[in-house]
Amino acid sequence: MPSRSEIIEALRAVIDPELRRDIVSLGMVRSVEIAPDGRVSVVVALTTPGCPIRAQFERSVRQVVSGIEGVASVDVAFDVLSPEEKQRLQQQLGRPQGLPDGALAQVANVICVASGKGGVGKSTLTANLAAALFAEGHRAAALDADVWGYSIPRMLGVHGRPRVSAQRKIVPLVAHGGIRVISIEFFLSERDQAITWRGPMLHKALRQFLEDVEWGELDYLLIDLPPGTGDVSMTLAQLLPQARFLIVTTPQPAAQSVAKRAAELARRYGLEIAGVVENMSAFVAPDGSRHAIFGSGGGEALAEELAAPLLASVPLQPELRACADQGKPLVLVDPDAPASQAIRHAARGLVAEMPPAPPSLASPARGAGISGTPLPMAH
Ligand SMILES: Nc1ncnc2c1ncn2[C@@H]1O[C@H](COP(=O)(O)OP(=O)(O)OP(=O)(O)O)[C@@H](O)[C@H]1O
Repeated sequence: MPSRSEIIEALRAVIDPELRRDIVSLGMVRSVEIAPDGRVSVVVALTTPGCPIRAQFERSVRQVVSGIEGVASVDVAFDVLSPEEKQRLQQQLGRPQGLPDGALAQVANVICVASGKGGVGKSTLTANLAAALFAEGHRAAALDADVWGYSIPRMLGVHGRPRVSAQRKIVPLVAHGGIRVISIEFFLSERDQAITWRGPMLHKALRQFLEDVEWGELDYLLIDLPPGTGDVSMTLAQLLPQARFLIVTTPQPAAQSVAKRAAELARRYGLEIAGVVENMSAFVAPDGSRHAIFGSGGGEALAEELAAPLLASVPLQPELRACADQGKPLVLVDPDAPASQAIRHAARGLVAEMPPAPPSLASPARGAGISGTPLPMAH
């Protein structure tokens, strides 16, 4: 007959994908019972009753326990952590001020787009990636958290003031037929009013963007972080234990150490790096000649150092800027342009790594499919 300690030891291999720790050290194993004939029953306590990753837990528990000698069968049941247990868990994880349960329950994937310094094209990529994901049929949204340099509304061509729903939630504005957008710009009294928010006020605004916005069902929520590793990025990394970071860098090898800081911030909060995108790679002139204006190799070197995939190298292309200035992402205007192809490739890499919500959550607000040449799936 297997022993209880053997089973507990095996359960340490079951990792909560959101909290990124094993269920034993998280205190989520509520009980283990072993019958004389080798039948084992395990009860796992989850953070929320409707935990979308329940099936994954069940599979993993079954798998690790059934591998123990003497186990005849495995029963897995679920319970929910009590408010006190949850509070203890949040303290243990150093996240005393997390979002309330279910704040982003209908958002399958959160991607924070980060860079070590400004001007590397982080906002351009956020806007175009959201558009590429939407055009590929996914429900995508962009949250502009670059509070001092907000540019997502301009790049997606959407301005105005969001309305408040009957449930007293802020309704995102919609760009290009379905990309949901929230930006600090929508809440300012004048378009170019300088933002002087700091500390607690900023923290409150960011919480509100996540908690009080009716994001609805989403496959991808892309968050444009401010450059660097300041207050906003830290607050969001703390509030979003499920988020992954996408690091944007330029090709010059010297940019690598700066870009790495954004990755270090993610890792400090236990968040995974979804990948690296190199932007402003070699410009290809109309005569076909390549001009590596910002050098080359930086993206690859950073990806290697972070052990994360290089999702794309996006070339310098004047049309990418021109379209962004007109509020029309290049990926929608000209999906076959070299920069569009690279961004679409990055989008597909993200989809391969972070699948959209299962079709049972499907709603009509999906993109209609991109009309450009199909791209091969990223690895
Ligand atoms: N691959 C590219 N080719 C041509 N222009 C680009 C490319 N990527 C970005 N740009 C342009 O470079 C400028 C800076 O880009 P963007 O505003 O996206 O950078 P950022 O990293 O978000 O900057 P910050 O966060 O400091 O505001 C913009 O005018 C943008 O249109």
